[in-house]
Amino acid sequence: MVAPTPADASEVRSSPAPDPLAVSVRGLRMRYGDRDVLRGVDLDIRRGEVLALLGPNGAGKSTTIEILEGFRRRSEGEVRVLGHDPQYVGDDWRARVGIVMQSWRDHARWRVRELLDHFGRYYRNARTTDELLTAVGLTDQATQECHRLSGGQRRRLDVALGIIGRPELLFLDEPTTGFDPESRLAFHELIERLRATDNTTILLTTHDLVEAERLSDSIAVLINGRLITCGPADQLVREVGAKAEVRWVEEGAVQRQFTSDPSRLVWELHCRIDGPIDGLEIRRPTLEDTYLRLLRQEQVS
Ligand SMILES: Nc1ncnc2c1ncn2[C@@H]1O[C@H](COP(=O)(O)OP(=O)(O)OP(=O)(O)O)[C@@H](O)[C@H]1O
Repeated sequence: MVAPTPADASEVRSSPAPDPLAVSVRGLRMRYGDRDVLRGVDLDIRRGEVLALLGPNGAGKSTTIEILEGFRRRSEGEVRVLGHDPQYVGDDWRARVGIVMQSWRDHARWRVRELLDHFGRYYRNARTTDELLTAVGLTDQATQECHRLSGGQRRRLDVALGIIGRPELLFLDEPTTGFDPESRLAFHELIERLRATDNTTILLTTHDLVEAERLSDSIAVLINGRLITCGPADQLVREVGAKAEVRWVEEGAVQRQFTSDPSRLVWELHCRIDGPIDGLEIRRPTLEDTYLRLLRQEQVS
């Protein structure tokens, strides 16, 4: 190892610290005609973080992602993705970003292996086709024409195309739509590997709340073009305060009560029954309960 010269040392000292944020969004607005679809979204995603963007149909998730990908011009706001404004980026930036869009790119007559070989040539440090086929479980379909793949297999091919260039930042817009449970599990393991081995930052949208909870560090909820909340799933569950369900059997019948303080209810039951509580079950609120409660609150307000 060569010791740095004083000049090298000063360079090391003066080089700026890497930006800890992969994505930074402030005051993002999008208007289609006279309709406001995004109404002032602020969002940060740290490098190496997996963030799940949740929201009902039409909330503006794909619009947000397409703006971050540089495919859509925003109406207002500041957006930085990997240190750049995605409206003004070139091929070098594009090579650092992986994209799995909602709609499938049609390469119907291409064979799976040919397609992956072809796109791999665009990247300096592409994954090999065999590595990709194994990663997404399409080895047996390698010589098949794309139009003969099932819906779930096509989606897996999309994922393979998204990670082909070892992206620093990966956008996944409803990646597991149409996956069977086994492929879904394999996909989850793939995302966990990408994150553990490559420190890939991932922004994904999904309507599957179990998937969101399993894969992400943070959950952001977009409703009517506004980001209602953002944070780790357990924090959201605590903050939103959906109620726990307590069940027990009393006088031969199943009883059920929703409460924000289940331990107090159990204590009261214990005092009243004065003995063991038959069939006692406590179901803590899930991310789904929390999300549905947020949706209802927003519809009422
Ligand atoms: N090009 C467009 N022109 C006009 N309106 C659009 C356009 N693209 C999207 N929209 C509208 O913007 C709103 C947000 O759409 P978007 O696709 O971002 O929602 P989403 O949250 O991704 O929904 P989903 O969960 O159904 O995919 C919808 O009402 C949609 O109809």
